[in-house]
Amino acid sequence: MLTLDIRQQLGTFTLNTCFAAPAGQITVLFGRSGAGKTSLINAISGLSRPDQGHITLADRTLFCTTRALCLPPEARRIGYVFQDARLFPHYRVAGNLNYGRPATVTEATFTHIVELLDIGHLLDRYPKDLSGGEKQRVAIGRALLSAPQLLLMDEPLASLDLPRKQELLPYLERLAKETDIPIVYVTHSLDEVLHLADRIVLLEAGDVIANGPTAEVWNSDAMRPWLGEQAHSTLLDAQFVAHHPDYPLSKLQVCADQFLWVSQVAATPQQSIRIRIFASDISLAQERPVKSSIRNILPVQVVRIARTATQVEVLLGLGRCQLWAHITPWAADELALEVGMTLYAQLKSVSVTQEDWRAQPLPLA
Ligand SMILES: Nc1ncnc2c1ncn2[C@@H]1O[C@H](COP(=O)(O)OP(=O)(O)OP(=O)(O)O)[C@@H](O)[C@H]1O
Repeated sequence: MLTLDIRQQLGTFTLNTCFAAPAGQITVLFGRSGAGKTSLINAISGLSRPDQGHITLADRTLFCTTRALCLPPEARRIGYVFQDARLFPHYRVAGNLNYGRPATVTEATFTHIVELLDIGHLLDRYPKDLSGGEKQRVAIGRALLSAPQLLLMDEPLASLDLPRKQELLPYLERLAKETDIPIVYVTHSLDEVLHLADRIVLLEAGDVIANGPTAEVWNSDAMRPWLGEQAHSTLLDAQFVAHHPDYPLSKLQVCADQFLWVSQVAATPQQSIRIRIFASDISLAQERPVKSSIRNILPVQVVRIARTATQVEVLLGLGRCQLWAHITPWAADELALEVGMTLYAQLKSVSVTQEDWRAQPLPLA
């Protein structure tokens, strides 16, 4: 676990952040340009020194003003992956991977990491003969083989084109499932947040304005400016229940006691799955529709109503969860929409964004 509570003045900018990043999870630092993400990474890594506070990693204090303690970067046991892979051009891939690898990292761990990142066939090549995505996989391998207690990833996909990004995402997903150290990941991409984040720390002008499990932060008002009208959606954590015996559909349990049918997913019973429901994919009815083509019809309560120039945004209570729906002002008037009323929500489609299960942690030393 990484825990920090720091304050740092940088010119007129004040960084004032407090959060924890648990082991075995990806904590995404998200925020506009200038929100303080790089300043925060610099403070964690020891490249800059906060004015006040503490930073603790596992059972080690990295920084503490009351104890006048500030470990230098090289003593912090942090692995880094940056936008550009920063490989040593004169070393082959194997040489790059072994650079900074302590003697405690066994051959079995080396082989495991090489397999995890699928770079075994690249070991004899020089960096100039690798694609952008391959270089990043080697950079991630090198960071992991330094036996870090924390992995800091600063926009690791930002310099790649879309196909290379898509190529690398599954490796990062696998990495998150198989390591047992905290991963702090800086990105501007909502897509990366959806696929990779276990937790989001949302920064604005140096302050943490939201911090928690991905679905909780994603569904909060603080995230709303990033989603706009098109991407406005609700994330729900669901459990796989069963496949339909006759049709290619899977049944998921959400919000404690509700069930949803989605296109068939590869999952095992009780496996956790993150699903995304777009606000524009929900329609509302006063009575339970009969003989509808739509498979998911759920009883909901109206919690909040917000009218914009073009649509009505309705926050719905569903068991222990909440869902956003967008309908037209005309439909809202016809339904005589009021807070507290019970309606039926029809979900036209549900997308699965992340299989959130965890395999055995990867031994790092
Ligand atoms: N040493 C410094 N002196 C003065 N101001 C600084 C210093 N370092 C950072 N800042 C300011 O702090 C603010 C936060 O910068 P930072 O680079 O941390 O933001 P960011 O969220 O990483 O942005 P981006 O997404 O564009 O990389 C900016 O306004 C920047 O100009």
